[in-house]
Amino acid sequence: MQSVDAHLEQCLAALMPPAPHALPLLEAAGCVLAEDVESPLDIPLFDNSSMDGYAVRLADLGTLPVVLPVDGDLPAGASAASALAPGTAVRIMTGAPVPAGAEAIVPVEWTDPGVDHVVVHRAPTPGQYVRLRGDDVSAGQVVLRAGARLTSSQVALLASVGRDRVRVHPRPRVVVLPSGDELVPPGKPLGPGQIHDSNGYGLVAAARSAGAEAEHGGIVTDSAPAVLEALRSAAARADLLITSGGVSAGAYDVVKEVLSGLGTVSFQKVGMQPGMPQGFGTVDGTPIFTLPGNPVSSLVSFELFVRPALQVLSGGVPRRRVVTARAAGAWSSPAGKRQFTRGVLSADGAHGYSVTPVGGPGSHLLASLASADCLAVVPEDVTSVELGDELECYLLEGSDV
Ligand SMILES: Nc1nc2c(c(=O)[nH]1)N[C@H]1C(S)=C(S)[C@@H](COP(=O)(O)OP(=O)(O)OC[C@H]3O[C@@H](n4cnc5c(N)ncnc54)[C@H](O)[C@@H]3O)O[C@H]1N2
Ligand code: MOO
Repeated sequence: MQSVDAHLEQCLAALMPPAPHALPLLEAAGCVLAEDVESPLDIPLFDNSSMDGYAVRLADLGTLPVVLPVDGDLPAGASAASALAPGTAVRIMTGAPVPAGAEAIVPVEWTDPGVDHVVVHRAPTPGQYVRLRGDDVSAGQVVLRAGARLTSSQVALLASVGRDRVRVHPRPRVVVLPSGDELVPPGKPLGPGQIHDSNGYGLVAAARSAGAEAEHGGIVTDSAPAVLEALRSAAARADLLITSGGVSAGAYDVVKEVLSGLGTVSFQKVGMQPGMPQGFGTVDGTPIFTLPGNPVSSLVSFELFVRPALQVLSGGVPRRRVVTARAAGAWSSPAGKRQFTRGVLSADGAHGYSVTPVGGPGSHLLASLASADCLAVVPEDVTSVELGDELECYLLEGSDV
C-alpha cells in the first residue's frame, strides 16, 4: 500500500503547467502571474488632496480666524495649471491636483465654507491632507512578482499602473468523466437500481472552485470501447482528466481495465480512508486522475490530490489551508491508514478550535460531507482519537475559519 504523501508527490512531479499567455486584466483575476510587473508611473502621479477643502499657503493663516478670497475651484480630474497666488485659497476636492505653492489643505469642516471668500478657523500643519506623488508606488518599481495568484486588490493595483493585459498561466482545462451504467443525470427519472450522478457534478464544481475551466464530459457507460473513446476525445481538449468509479476490484471496473491496457496509468491502493483505490497517469499525454466512485471518496480524493495538482497546473505551488483543532468527540480509525474525518470546526476560546466529527466513516454518506467544513487528519499510527486530542484539519471550500 502506498502512503498518501508518496502518491501526492508522484502525481505532482509528473505535472507541467501549460505555457503562459497574455490575458485581459479581468480574465486574469485568480490566475498566477507569469511576469514581474513594473509600474511605469508614480502612484499617486501628482500631489493631490486627501480632503474636500481649501488649498492654502501657511503664511496666509496668521491669526485665526482668517478670511481669504477663493480663487476658483479644483475638482478631481482638473489640472492645476496655475500656482496658488499668495493671500488666496483655492477650493479643492479630494483627489484633485494640489496647485504649486499650496502647502496644505484646510478641510471644509474647519471653514465657514465660503465660495467667494472663505473663513478659516483652524490651520493645518505643513503638508497636511496632501498625498504626495509616488507615496504608494515609484515609477520603475516592481509592484507584483511572477508567481502571485492575482487577488482582487492585485488586479486593482495592475489597473492603477495602467496594465490592461498581463501574462499569466492559463486556467487548466479539466474534463470530468463519471463512469457507471447505474448513473443518470440529475433531472432525469431513475429506473430500478439507478442513482443520480453526483460525482460528476461535485467534481466539476470542485475543479471550478480551484480555478480550473471545468466541464462535465458526460456519463461514460461500462463498456470498454465507450470508455476509451470518451477518454481519448476528452484528452484532446483538456489539460487534466478526472474520472470517477470503475477502479476497484469489481467485474465491471472498466476504467481500470481500459487504462491498464494503455499502460500509461498506474493503479494502487493508497493508505487512506476514504479513497483507497487511486490511479494516476496519462492518456495521449494528458494527465489523468482516476478517482474512486464512492461519493465521499471521490471528493476527498479531489481535495487531497487533484486540488494540489490544479494549483501546480495553474502555475502555482500546492498550498493547503490548515488549522489545528481539539477533538470534540472520540472515534476510531483504521490501523495503517490516514483517516480523513469529516468535521465541523468551532471556535474554542481557550484552545483555538475544536472539531466535531459528522456522519461516521461510510464513503456513501455525502450529506455529512456536505455539512462538514474540514477534514480532520488522523495519522496512520492512531487507531483511536480521544476527546481533546489535537488534530490537523484541512479546511474545505466554503469554510469560514
Ligand atoms: N472487493 C472489493 N470491493 C471494493 C473495494 C475493494 O478493495 N475490494 N474497495 C472499496 C472502496 S474502498 C471503494 S472507494 C470503492 C471504489 O469503487 P470504484 O471506484 O470501482 O467505484 P464503483 O464501483 O464504480 O462505485 C462505487 C460506488 O459509488 C457509486 N458511484 C459511482 N459513481 C458515482 C457517481 N458518479 N455519482 C454517485 N455515485 C457514484 C456507485 O454506484 C457505487 O455505489 O470500491 C469498494 N469496493
Ligand atoms: O476507500 Mo473507499 O474510498 O473507503 O470507500
